[in-house]
Formats: sequence, structure tokens, C-alpha cells
Amino acid sequence: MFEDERLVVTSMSEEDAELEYNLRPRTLEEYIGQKNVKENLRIFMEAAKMRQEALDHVLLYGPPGLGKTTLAGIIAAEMGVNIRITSGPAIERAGDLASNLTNLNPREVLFIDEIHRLNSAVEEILYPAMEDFVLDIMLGKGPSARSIRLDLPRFTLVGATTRAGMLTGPLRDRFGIVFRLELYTVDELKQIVKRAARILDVKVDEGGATEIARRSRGTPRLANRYLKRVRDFAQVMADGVVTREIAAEGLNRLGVDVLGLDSVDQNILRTIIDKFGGGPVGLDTLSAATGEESGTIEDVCEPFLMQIGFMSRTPRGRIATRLAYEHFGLPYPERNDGAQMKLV
Ligand SMILES: Nc1ncnc2c1ncn2[C@@H]1O[C@H](COP(=O)(O)OP(=O)(O)OP(=O)(O)O)[C@@H](O)[C@H]1O
Repeated sequence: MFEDERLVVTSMSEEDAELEYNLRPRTLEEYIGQKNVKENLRIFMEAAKMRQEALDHVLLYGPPGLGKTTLAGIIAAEMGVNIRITSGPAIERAGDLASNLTNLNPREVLFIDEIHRLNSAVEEILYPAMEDFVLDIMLGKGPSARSIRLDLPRFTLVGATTRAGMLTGPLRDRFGIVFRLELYTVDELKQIVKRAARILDVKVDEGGATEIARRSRGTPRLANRYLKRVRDFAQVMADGVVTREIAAEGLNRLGVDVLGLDSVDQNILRTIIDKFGGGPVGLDTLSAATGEESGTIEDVCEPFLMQIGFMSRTPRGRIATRLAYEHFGLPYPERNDGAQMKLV
């Protein structure tokens, strides 16, 4: 397994960041999948444009790599305005946010990635900015302190998070538009692979595109990166065309199995099965036993493992399902059925 293979989670190399930038769809038309989100967004944007207003604030949530940043860029482009990009952890002090906000022009988009990581002092400033388009700033300290109020242009805040549940109630309530991004289907991922192949000038046949799509765990970011890795195998081991065989061989070598499970997913499932008799096991215990961060387990692994029916959540913790046992060729202990009855 390659060192940076946990592509969804780990920080990005410069090359990968550039790839991501180049492959980003720029219009809603080019954005594949997420039909519901696109249809609604199109109407909301059209209406805002007709009223010559800024689009209402938008919250995007879902697992990493599904296209939240891409969608924020598209919103700005379709509204015909600039986007300023920042993130929760980058806004350390209230003053940092104030300078972001006062630099905005009317109707521009401020994109805050990982918005659940804003600290409370910063969040306090954000409430009136989102609701009334004003900035309350405290000048001085102690008895002589006074607050001044600045008017802001009407702007659109686009917030992105992998954890909608970690947003405070007041912040969540201030988003007029809330969209959950879903994992992509194999068909959608196939279109994404073909689109990326066209842009990168990689030859990929139908079987190759399907194989990459099937192993990309519902995530466009992975589909694009797998295509790029597999291209190297095609060049060296064959005539440059990514076929099903080449894609399968390349991805196997990268430690990605037929369903897209990588070593981290496998470790999690095998730990539940081998060390905890199939579960239920609590998140923190699972994190300690696997050495994986609980955030990674919750944000990245679980949505996928639950979608393919390999893991379930019960009130007492996570369990590995019959399908997971079968995938590893292991006999399924029937006593697990009781736990499965109590799914949440
Ligand atoms: N709907 C889509 N159609 C085509 N390509 C997409 C789509 N969504 C995402 N991508 C591709 O996937 C890559 C990752 O998307 P993006 O960076 O927007 O994900 P993200 O959800 O913002 O990730 P993070 O949660 O890490 O911020 C982009 O480079 C883009 O090329």
C-alpha cells in the first residue's frame, strides 16, 4: 500500500491539488450527479438573479471528496460573482473573519470549508453578519470599550462540513438552503472518469472506466486520482489504454479491492470481526483498537461501509454485517442477528 493511498483523508500533494483544480467542473451543467441538489439550486439561483439579490446562505454537507468546494465555485460562477475561499480552522480570531467580510463586494460568495471548526468567538460575529449583514466590532477593553456597527454588502455564505451534527443550532438555522451531498452511483462515477480522461488525454475504454468507478467508493475525488494512477500502469504494462484488466491490476496493486475497500476499511472491519466478535463496538474503542482517528472512521469509512451494507450502527455501537463476513470468506456467527434487529 502506498504511503498516501488514503487519498480521501490525507493532506494533498501539490500535484494532486493541481489535478483537482484542473478537473473541477465550472458550471452546473458540467457537474455530474446530485440531481436533486442541482435542480433545486438552479431554481434558487434563477430566482435570486431575477430579484437581483444575493443567493441565500447555503450549507453543504456530506463525506469528503464529493464536490462541496466544486459546488461553491459553481454557485459563484453561475451567479456571476467572485468567490473567497477560507476554512474554519484558518479563521482564528474575530478580526480574521471581519477582514474577510469587509472585503466582500455585493452578492459575492464567501466559502468556509470545515465550518464546524469555527471557534465560538468567530461564530458570534458571523450570526449578525449572516442575518442582518452587519458587523459588530468591539473597540478597546474594559470600561471604555464600545461597540461599533458596520454595514456589510449582501453576500452569500457557503459553508461546507462533513459533520452537520457538529454545527451549533444557531449557525445551522441561519442557512436558508441546506443540501446533503450523496455518495455517487457507479454510473455517475463512470461519467466522471470519462470526463477526467478527456481532460487529461488518457485513453480509457468502457471496461476500464467501469472498473475504476466500481472501486471509487462513491467519491469523485478518488475516481479522478485512481484514473491518474492507473494511467501509469497502462503506459508501462500495456499500450497506454486503460482497460478493465489494467484498471483491476493497478488498483489491486494500490491495495484497493474489488469493492473499493482499502486497507483502512479492511482494518476496521477485520478488527470488529476478529477482536470484538463482530460487534457491537463503540467508536472510541474501535478507534483505539485500529489506530485510526475516530473522525476518519465516522466521516470517511462509515458512510461507505454502511452504504454497501457491510456495517450497521446499533445503540450499543458498530457491528459487521453478514455481507462483511462473506466478503472476507468468514463464517457468520448467528448470534449477531440479535444485534442486527436493533439497528438505528
Ligand atoms: N459532480 C461532480 N462532477 C464531476 N467532478 C466532480 C464532481 N464532484 C467532485 N468532482 C471532482 O472531485 C474532486 C473533489 O471535489 P471537491 O474538492 O469539490 O470535494 P469536496 O467535497 O469539497 O472535498 P472536501 O470535503 O475535502 O473539501 C474535484 O477535483 C472534482 O474534479
